[in-house]
Amino acid sequence: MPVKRKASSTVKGAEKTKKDSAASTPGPATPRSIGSSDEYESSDVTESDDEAAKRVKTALDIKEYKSKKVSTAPKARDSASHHFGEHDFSYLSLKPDHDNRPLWIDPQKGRIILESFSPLATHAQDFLTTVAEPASRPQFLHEYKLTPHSLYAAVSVGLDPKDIINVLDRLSKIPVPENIRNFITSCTQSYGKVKLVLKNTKHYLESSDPEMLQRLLKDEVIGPLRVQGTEDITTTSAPKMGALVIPGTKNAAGVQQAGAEQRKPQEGENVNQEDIFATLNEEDDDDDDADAVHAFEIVDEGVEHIQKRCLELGLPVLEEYDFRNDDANANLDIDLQPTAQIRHYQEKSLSKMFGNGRAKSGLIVLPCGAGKTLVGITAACTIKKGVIILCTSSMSVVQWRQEFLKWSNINPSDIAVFTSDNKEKFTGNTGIIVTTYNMVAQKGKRSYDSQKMMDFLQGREWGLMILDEVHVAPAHMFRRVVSVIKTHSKLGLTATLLREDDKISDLNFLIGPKLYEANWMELAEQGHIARVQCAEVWCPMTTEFYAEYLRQTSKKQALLWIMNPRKFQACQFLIDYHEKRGDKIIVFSDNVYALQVYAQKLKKVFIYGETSNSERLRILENFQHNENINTLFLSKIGDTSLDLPEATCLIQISSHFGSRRQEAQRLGRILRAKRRNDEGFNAFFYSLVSKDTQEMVYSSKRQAFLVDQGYAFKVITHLSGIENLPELSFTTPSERRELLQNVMIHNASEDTSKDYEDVDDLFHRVDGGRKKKKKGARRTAGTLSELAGGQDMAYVEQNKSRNKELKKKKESNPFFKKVQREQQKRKAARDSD
Ligand SMILES: Nc1ncnc2c1ncn2[C@@H]1O[C@H](COP(=O)(O)OP(=O)(O)OP(=O)(O)O)[C@@H](O)[C@H]1O
Repeated sequence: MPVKRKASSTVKGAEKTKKDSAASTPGPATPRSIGSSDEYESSDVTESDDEAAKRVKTALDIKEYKSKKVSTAPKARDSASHHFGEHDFSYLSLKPDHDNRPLWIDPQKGRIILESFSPLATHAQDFLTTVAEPASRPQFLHEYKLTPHSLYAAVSVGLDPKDIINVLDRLSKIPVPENIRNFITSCTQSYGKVKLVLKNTKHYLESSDPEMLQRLLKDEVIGPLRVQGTEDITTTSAPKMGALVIPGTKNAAGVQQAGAEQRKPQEGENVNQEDIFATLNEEDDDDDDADAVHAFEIVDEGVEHIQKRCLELGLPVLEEYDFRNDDANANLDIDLQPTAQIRHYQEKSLSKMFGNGRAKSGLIVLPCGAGKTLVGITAACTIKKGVIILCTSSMSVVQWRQEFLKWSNINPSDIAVFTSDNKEKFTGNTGIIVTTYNMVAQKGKRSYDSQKMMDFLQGREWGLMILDEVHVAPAHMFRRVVSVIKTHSKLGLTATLLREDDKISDLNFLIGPKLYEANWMELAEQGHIARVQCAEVWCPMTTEFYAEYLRQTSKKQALLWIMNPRKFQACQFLIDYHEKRGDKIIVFSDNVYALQVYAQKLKKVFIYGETSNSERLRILENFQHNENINTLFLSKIGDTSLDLPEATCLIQISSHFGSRRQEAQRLGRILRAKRRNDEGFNAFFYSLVSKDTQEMVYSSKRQAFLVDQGYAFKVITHLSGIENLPELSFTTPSERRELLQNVMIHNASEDTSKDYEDVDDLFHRVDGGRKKKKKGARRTAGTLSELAGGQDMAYVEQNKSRNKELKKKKESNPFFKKVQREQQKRKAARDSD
């Protein structure tokens, strides 16, 4: 069968492309990810001379650009130049009115620096987030990078290279360097030229350039995948832009294309600023009368092969869904509630998705708590076809369903969930299914019900697939999910487009380009998320702990820096200080042993993987409503999916090495703070770090992402007043020695294997809720007498767990009786749905 044979001949090339793109770093040095000369050389496909010449030219342009990186900088011009080395740009000639222009462009690396205090900054920022990758956005200067992927995304929302260069030129203090112009043109000339469109359940390759399609038809891989017996190329008129109104907004999508929105000049703005965007507006107007588009039909099974082949040819295919003309799939009766009003940044992100009246696949990046769920719901209400939503946990599945019921008028019977406990289908012709990545991606034998449900999911076409927390699931899982479910459009949602394994660029290939990324600081200023004060508290190691730290292998050192008595004291002091201020505090510890020791000694409640579901709920309810329970210790199961708007302060005592994503996710737990709009309100985020240990290195790595979002971490070297705290723990040498002994015993025991959990979130236990069998015997390496100061072992403090106390109290507390009654009522109402 031709499809199979061609597929095998192309896989090699495609994987190489993928690998290249994954390995690439932003900047002009990465154009290989989209089709470099190396790829062409390795390609085993024959091509016409024309094609070869064109592609080689593109590759040359990019190479030329790369080589110019060095040659553009002339020799140093003044006595200070040598300080800046290659970064001395004093030779660039400034435009006479450069003061009014907010951008600096680095001619070597494609970096763009924005003066965020310029009156034009807002517009410039809109434009830059569309064409470039935000790299760092602190208070005054923002840094962006022009990359092949960012330019790909720009084309996907309707900009062409001419637009991009013109606007850059108007905003830049220097004329746009020639090699940057070439780079933009080289990278974008073939993007967006070919689109993959599903119309009436048929796949088409579409282009406004008929010659391009003719060339593709001659390609040995793509040609045979055209549906036989259909017209070679059909011609229709292009869709009109801006005709679609997104629910919950007054604006037609497409009107607010990047940087193209018109507005009144603000006080203090230069009148010239008006025409800075004139070019884009003119271009957009032109687009309204766009020419005809040409298309040919391709076989369904050929879609992935064609996408791969086009990538190899340097023609990334944009995926678009003409949902308004899809008569083959039943319409879903869904709209936003009349009271729902989406926020400006949510609207902006959606206008990027629906820019030309069709649904484009891609990624939307919004900070934690900024309302990604509502963005997904609004997208579903715009498309009004069957929707499948993939979440990371079964609790998120429940939350998504509830949010749909809250924000839209969907009939409860039209939205079903598919989890290990629930295998429902919707009753009508079409509807919404909410499920998890695991449920869909799972390989191997399934239960009868689960297989039936999978057949149902695979046997129909979906209008939209929403991929929640898109950065979390491994790439192979996405690939599987995306390949087994037939969907017309894909929307990936995330707060942190970050992976420590650098696999993030796979998402560009598997889902689509980044359509929008919000600015955290801007959202905080506007009160959509809380303003947060971040601090790193340096805790000196005590002499005994440091001596032991230096003796241990790196594997065993971690527990020593976590259990450092000075860190414990800092934690105790901060809890006391913030509880008195009326804050609700979450203390995070990845290490479960430390979590329990800290919580028990401080008589606070805690939740970790082994805590039963009923106990978790009881503790969370207390934390929310009980004024005596103001501090909650959480293991990493609380990193994501935790919606506790009461929490206003976060203390981190142990974390996952240098994970930037975890740091950002944890910060996200307090960004939704209920009190965020109170005057002068600030949430607090403390990271406690043991001084002069490896933890300091990890800590600065962890902060990198948040620093790039504009958060400033203050370093606190001394907590003033800590010595006067009544009942401060570990003030005597014997107490500290005893703690050290316990830590050493634990470090030497087998129990350390359980210190770090394999649990994904607060409401999802990997063991399915079953208690693990306790091991019969516990072996320790060495005897007690071998440990210095063994005499202190006589005293072992047995703190009564606060969790148990709560359990007892709960039965008699009228508040919790009420909560319980309400829960029962809600459950009964849900069941009757
Ligand atoms: N337009 C809006 N109007 C009013 N409330 C909103 C709006 N958008 C979002 N919210 C509210 O903001 C809160 C956070 O939303 P949501 O849970 O979707 O955030 P998120 O971005 O998914 O966060 P996380 O990444 O932490 O899961 C919710 O309580 C939601 O109801």
